[in-house]
Amino acid sequence: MPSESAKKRQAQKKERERQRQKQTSAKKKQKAEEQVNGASGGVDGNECSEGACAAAPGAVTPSEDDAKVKSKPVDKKSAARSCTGVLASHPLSRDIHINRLSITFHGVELLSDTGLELNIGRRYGLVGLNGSGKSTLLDALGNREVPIPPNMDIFHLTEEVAASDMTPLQCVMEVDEERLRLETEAETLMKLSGDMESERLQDIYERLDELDAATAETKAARLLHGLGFSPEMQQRPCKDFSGGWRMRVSLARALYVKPTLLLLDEPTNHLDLDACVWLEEELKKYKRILVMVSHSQDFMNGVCTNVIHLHKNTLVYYRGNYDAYVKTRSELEEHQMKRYNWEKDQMQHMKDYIARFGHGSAKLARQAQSKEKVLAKMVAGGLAEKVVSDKLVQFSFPDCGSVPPPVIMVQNVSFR
Ligand SMILES: Nc1ncnc2c1ncn2[C@@H]1O[C@H](COP(=O)(O)OP(=O)(O)OP(=O)(O)O)[C@@H](O)[C@H]1O
Repeated sequence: MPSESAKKRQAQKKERERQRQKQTSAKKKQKAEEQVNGASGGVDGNECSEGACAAAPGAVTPSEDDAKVKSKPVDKKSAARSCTGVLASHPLSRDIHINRLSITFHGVELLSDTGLELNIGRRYGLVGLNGSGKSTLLDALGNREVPIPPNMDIFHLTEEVAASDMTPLQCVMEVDEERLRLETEAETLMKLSGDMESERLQDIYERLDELDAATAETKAARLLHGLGFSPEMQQRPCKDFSGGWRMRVSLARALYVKPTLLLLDEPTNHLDLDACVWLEEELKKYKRILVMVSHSQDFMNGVCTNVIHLHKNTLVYYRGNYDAYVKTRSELEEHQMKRYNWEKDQMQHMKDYIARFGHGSAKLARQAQSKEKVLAKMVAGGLAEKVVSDKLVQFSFPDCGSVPPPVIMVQNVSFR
């Protein structure tokens, strides 16, 4: 039996949901009226750059989402990609499980009939050889080219915010869009499941509380400060900043939005050491799903709870951070190599025996036949593959000698 306080809490939640639904309908009505009157300007030049917006698509009802996908211009990269897979997790779950995932890019198969498993609360480091397809996988996820439920919100950090007149603070605080999206999603979930207690609904309510306008500015300013923006810089127009700094604004937006699935490709690329340290601490606390590619092993060690290794067109999962992955992988490979050598010796031994005694006396021939059966069984049961070390490329740079000063001289140069 639920306690009195639990009943009270539930009643409060229901009331809150009713209020929200009312507000959402009112907002939608207003928006529709504005569109009829031609008052809605749509996306102007001051909005976030296209990549980031497209990568954080509104997680709305399936039909609205479909419409968005259809109206989204197909970029060259996604046109060159082909993805197939089957959603195995429940559409309302906060985990993503996709079976038989295959991705082809420019006719080359990067993933072949593999499984993608992303669970809520985990922070995955995606590793693999250069060119194995890590960025392509993130792009495919960010573009929803794989069957991710439409109610799952995704932010894929792809581009810096536009060089507009908006300040970094304003860019980060564009929260109304998210609030409206979450309210619509809550409404959809209620219609689909009718379960007020569903995990996703609770998550949405928490997020809506977090988006409280009274504290929005403080939160946005905290994120920007962590990424190196002084209070004065936070008030300057974005067009005054270089691409690298505008990328930091994009990163702050991603952290502000806190999507269910956050995709980051080399997030430390534009950061100095202080900002890297701050970001590591921030991502360590990320409670939803993070999938990140990073060349920095230290950073991955600090942030990741799991590692996904893109290896031979499949995704292999490891628990723990980067160091744990290296250790476990090396132990597994050592074991695999031992098994490979043992099987190779056994098979050679049996083959020799069969060749030598297969046509001998009846007794020896019978033994040879029995060895043949064992051999066939071993092959049918699957043999251990030989471990092949990752391809390493080594560069050597010849000594160029010393260059007499001045190496470089810059005079009367300004930077905007
Ligand atoms: N424009 C293109 N035309 C043909 N093949 C391409 C093109 N762009 C990328 N590729 C190939 O697609 C594959 C996957 O590239 P992707 O960038 O996803 O790999 P990655 O694992 O992220 O690599 P890195 O670690 O170097 O960033 C690579 O083998 C690459 O050579």
